[in-house]
Amino acid sequence: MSDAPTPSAGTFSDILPKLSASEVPTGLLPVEGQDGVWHLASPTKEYGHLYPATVLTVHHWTDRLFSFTTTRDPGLRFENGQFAMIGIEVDGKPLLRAYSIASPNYADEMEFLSIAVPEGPLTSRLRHVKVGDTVLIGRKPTGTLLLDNLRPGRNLYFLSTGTGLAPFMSLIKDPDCYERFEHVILSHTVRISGELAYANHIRHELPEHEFLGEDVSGKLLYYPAVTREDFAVTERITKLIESGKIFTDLNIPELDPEHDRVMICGSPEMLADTEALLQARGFDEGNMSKPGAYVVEKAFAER
Ligand SMILES: Cc1cc2nc3c(=O)[nH]c(=O)nc-3n(C[C@H](O)[C@H](O)[C@H](O)COP(=O)(O)OP(=O)(O)OC[C@H]3O[C@@H](n4cnc5c(N)ncnc54)[C@H](O)[C@@H]3O)c2cc1C
Repeated sequence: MSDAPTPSAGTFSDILPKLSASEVPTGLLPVEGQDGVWHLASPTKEYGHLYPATVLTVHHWTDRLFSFTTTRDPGLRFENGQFAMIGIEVDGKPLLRAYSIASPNYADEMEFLSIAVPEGPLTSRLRHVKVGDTVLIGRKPTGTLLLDNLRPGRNLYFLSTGTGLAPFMSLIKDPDCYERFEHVILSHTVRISGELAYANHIRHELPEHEFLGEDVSGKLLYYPAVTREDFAVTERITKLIESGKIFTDLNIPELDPEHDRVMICGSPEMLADTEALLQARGFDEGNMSKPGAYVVEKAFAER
């Protein structure tokens, strides 16, 4: 705090524009005083590998699941499907976790979909995030869920559970998906229907999108499943593939390593089961040096 620039005060809307102004040193955080007045405080040092982003919107899907958008540093580059380290400053140090970027790489804003773990060091705090708060975002996104890590093919499957949907929210807005594949199948499995984040957006808004609408309407097949409530589909993805139900429901051919490509992002258990199923069917894993028939990313790690 000692080498902090002198805080300036005002209403939040006075201060917000200054955050992106070049004369404001990086690391300034908007902090609301007890009097309801916002201050540009600087509790942070400068973290060269992180930029302070201002939260623009917050949406709570359930008490355990929320999403938020933030400002984007103009210098931040990433590929659709990648994750970044994000977090907040706690006791003068950044507390960071890996987060998939849910927005596409051409968007002006960043979007994240987050779990709220009651005792989780980051998310027990982050779940209270409000418009105008600051989160720290890593400048070097990375990850394996890249279109270039897959060989060309016929149908592209995005298989997700829980917050594993996030990287695919970015990818289903990538026009390259629709250029490279005949169909893009987005499977999202959750425990309760309230956790089907973005369902309405995928079903009703994306098909009307000015630029993506035609591709989405013609090629994107959304396949939600809910395991702990009554729902049209209630089984896990491995069962749905083994029984063939997903293919019958969507009227598409069975998974075939010759033709189809798969990206998986989910719980450690879902990843293990799905990878085993794919490997048994002859799918090979792709990576940066050698594209394959499938790629995998953890939605979270067990600690
Ligand atoms: C490559 C990668 C990408 C990730 N992307 C996201 C993302 O987009 N959104 C997101 O919310 N999290 C994501 N995570 C998990 C994230 O890094 C944190 O674990 C999560 O934010 C919880 O942080 P925490 O400090 O509160 O608790 P942690 O101490 O990190 O986790 C505590 C426990 O909570 C459970 N848990 C953690 N994350 C999740 C989750 N997402 N879903 C269900 N259970 C979970 C696990 O059992 C874990 O052991 C990702 C992790 C990895 C490795």
